[in-house]
Amino acid sequence: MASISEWYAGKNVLITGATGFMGKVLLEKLLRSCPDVNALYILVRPKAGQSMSERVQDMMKCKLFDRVREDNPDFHQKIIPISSELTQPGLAISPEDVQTLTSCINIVFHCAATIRFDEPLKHALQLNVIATQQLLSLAQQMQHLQAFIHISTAYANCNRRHIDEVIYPPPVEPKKLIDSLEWMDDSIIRDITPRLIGDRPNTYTYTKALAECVVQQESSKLNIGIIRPSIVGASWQEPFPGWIDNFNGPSGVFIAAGKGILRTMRASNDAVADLIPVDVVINLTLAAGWYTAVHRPKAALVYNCTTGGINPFHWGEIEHHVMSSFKRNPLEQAFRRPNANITSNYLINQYWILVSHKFPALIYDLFLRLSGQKPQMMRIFNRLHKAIGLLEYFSSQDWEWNSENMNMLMSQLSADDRKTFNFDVRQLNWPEYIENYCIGTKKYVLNEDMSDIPAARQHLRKLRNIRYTFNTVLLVFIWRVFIARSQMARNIWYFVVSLCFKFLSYFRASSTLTQ
Ligand SMILES: CCCCCCCCCCCCCCCCCCCC(=O)SCCNC(=O)CCNC(=O)[C@H](O)C(C)(C)COP(=O)(O)OP(=O)(O)OC[C@H]1O[C@@H](n2cnc3c(N)ncnc32)[C@H](O)[C@@H]1OP(=O)(O)O
Ligand SMILES: NC(=O)C1=CN([C@@H]2O[C@H](COP(=O)(O)OP(=O)(O)OC[C@H]3O[C@@H](n4cnc5c(N)ncnc54)[C@H](OP(=O)(O)O)[C@@H]3O)[C@@H](O)[C@H]2O)C=CC1
Repeated sequence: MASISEWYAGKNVLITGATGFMGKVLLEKLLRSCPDVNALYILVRPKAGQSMSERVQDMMKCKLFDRVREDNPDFHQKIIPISSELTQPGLAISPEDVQTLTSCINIVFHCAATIRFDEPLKHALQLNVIATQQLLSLAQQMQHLQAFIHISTAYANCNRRHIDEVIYPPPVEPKKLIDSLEWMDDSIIRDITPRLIGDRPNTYTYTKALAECVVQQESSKLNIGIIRPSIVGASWQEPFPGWIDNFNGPSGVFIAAGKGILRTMRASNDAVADLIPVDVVINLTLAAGWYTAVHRPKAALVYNCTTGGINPFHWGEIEHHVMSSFKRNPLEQAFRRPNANITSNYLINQYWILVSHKFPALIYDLFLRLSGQKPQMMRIFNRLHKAIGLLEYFSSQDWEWNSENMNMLMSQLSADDRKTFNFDVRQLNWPEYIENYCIGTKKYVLNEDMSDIPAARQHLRKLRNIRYTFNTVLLVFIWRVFIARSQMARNIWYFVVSLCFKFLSYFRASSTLTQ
């Protein structure tokens, strides 16, 4: 049987969401490990004042593509951008482009989605469900289509504790919801959203569950595979360790902790942190594409792409490794020395928010005001609290995913394919991965130079000295205001000091006796 890269040779691939985090890694891996692929058609929209072509040009300059560029400087010739806005009727693809796609595409990877947790329901439905439906209709017109791979999320069914590799009944029939939301105005939709999403935490997981149902409805007409990654993190090995380009999920938390801004967060120390490296997800996705096309399973196969059941690691361990990594490789211009703790206790967390977030923010803003600058720290903390508030649902509990199809797929791969498209997370060394992840956030998200680390360390030493000075001043102030002015406070103070002396002399005496 042909190897995976031999199967992709000569194929025309369609990718949605290719400008996103996972789409880019998919594009890169296809170009690097399947160099004989014929063409990669990518659906792209103009954005932020940039045309479609400008965006694609920019993307190809990204460091992620360095290895591909080395192997084949003309790799861009294989990438064919197609203008498309997924929220528009017909995905806003021109009739000529529809003609091209329907006549040549062999495999579709549908990665595009809105992954925001606070997305208004109508928009999340439009992009995650209706666009998926429209893409499936387009796929049905493709004359040479061999597989359709849909990227879902392991949390689509996070209202369950144990999640099998099956498509669960949807919370509501997608068509009924689409029809009802069409005539409702935004304020009514906002009011009924909590009732609709029920025991799911946000519109993202809700609409991703509906999308799976929409995909299943087409599964008798197409060869379909559904990939359900858990929390996708920086790359493990490919194209190089630690590649990451966004603040989503844990990355923003790591950065905020590394900058010394985030000091406390609600998370359970013992809960499994189901992170999965992006290159693992992409290797599995490409292998699933090959398997779906070659073996044509009767029903859509779902692949839970998770680590918890195979090589578990916990939030408490993540906290420890993130903190020690940022102490070794500090971020530039940290607000305070990195020292974040997680707790599952609501009240303890609120106490630390007050003492370690709001109080320093107030003082810093006061300092900014006094020096004629605009206060900003309180605003930053308010945004941070909103963001981590949305993540706490996922860091405070754990889930069990069955990953039999991932194991089955691995068993179908040749020894060479298992190396080239490695998704065996048993080999993942977590401390090393977390170290590379933290360095990756520094280098690729914050664009900081590793050669500035000595200066960053010096800055942390300066912060430590400021803290010692501040604590001393605070102590003297408390002494002056409370102790020196009130007889009762003085008495209590002398009582505490004499008690300490008594204890000290007792221990000194008992240690002399035992010698
Ligand atoms: C204590 C330290 C030790 C650590 C141990 C404990 C760690 C616990 C971590 C727990 C993580 C759990 C993660 C679970 C996620 C599982 C969910 C399932 C996985 C998926 O299927 S999808 C991927 C997950 N999706 C997300 O993460 C999206 C979440 N983000 C949002 O919904 C919105 O961005 C948010 C947070 C509501 C903010 O919206 P808004 O205020 O409108 O801001 P923007 O998004 O427009 O961003 C503006 C600007 O800020 C940057 N940004 C965004 N988030 C952060 C951040 N957290 N920190 C810093 N900066 C951030 C963003 O890039 C924008 O920058 P620009 O330069 O582009 O303007
Ligand atoms: N990141 C994670 O932790 C996880 C992600 N997933 C799933 O993986 C997939 C990819 O996620 P990820 O790469 O992280 O997400 P990103 O937000 O990085 O990328 C989303 C992609 O979708 C495109 N897109 C969004 N809206 C539109 C639109 N209206 N028209 C055209 N394109 C649009 C974006 O294009 P543009 O650049 O123009 O905005 C971008 O290319 C998603 O399906 C997500 O649900 C699953 C589990 C975890």
